[in-house]
Amino acid sequence: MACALLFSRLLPISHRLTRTSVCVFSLFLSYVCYCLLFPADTIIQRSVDVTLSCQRVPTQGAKMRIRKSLSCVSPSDVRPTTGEEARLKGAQSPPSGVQVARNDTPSPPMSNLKFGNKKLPNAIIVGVKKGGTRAVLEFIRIHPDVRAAGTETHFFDRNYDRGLEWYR
Ligand SMILES: Nc1ncnc2c1ncn2[C@@H]1O[C@H](COP(=O)(O)OS(=O)(=O)O)[C@@H](OP(=O)(O)O)[C@H]1O
Repeated sequence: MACALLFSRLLPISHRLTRTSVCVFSLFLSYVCYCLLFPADTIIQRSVDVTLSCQRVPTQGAKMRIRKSLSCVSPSDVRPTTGEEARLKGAQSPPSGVQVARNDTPSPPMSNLKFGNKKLPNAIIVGVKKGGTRAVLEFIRIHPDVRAAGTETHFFDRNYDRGLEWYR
């Protein structure tokens, strides 16, 4: 900084002017390059696409809020009717910990699976109260291959005595 000040004092005014004009000119050149590389059409087109795919997500509550904030990653992600149906069925079953059921092994496409098959989960979300576990669950269940319990199952802390038959 001190060097820059000293340097600018030593330079005559004409040189300072030249330096300023070089700066302004390089800024202008950067702007022109930017305009050439990213024409306004493409930017507008991309934002319109995102908006359209977002509007096709008729989900409810937190899921809808999360989908909006994720800018609706892909249309294949949108499988509202069957997924919501399963979730509503799960909500009627006894409450329990947050669980995420996932098919890792070779499996048929999720669209061919029947809902209501009682299986133990492949993954469990463990967390303290107010630790954001609900948010984690909502983000993970956006994935089309994930089936999650409708409510927190609380198997290990409240319903362990009921056994695996209840848990399934
Ligand atoms: N990413 C992120 N950043 C900051 N805060 C967050 C985040 N995700 C969830 N939350 C807040 O966590 C609270 C809910 O946590 P849980 O889902 O674990 O609650 S619960 O115990 O299962 O009911 C809840 O706080 P309160 O609104 O004070 O209840 C959420 O707002």
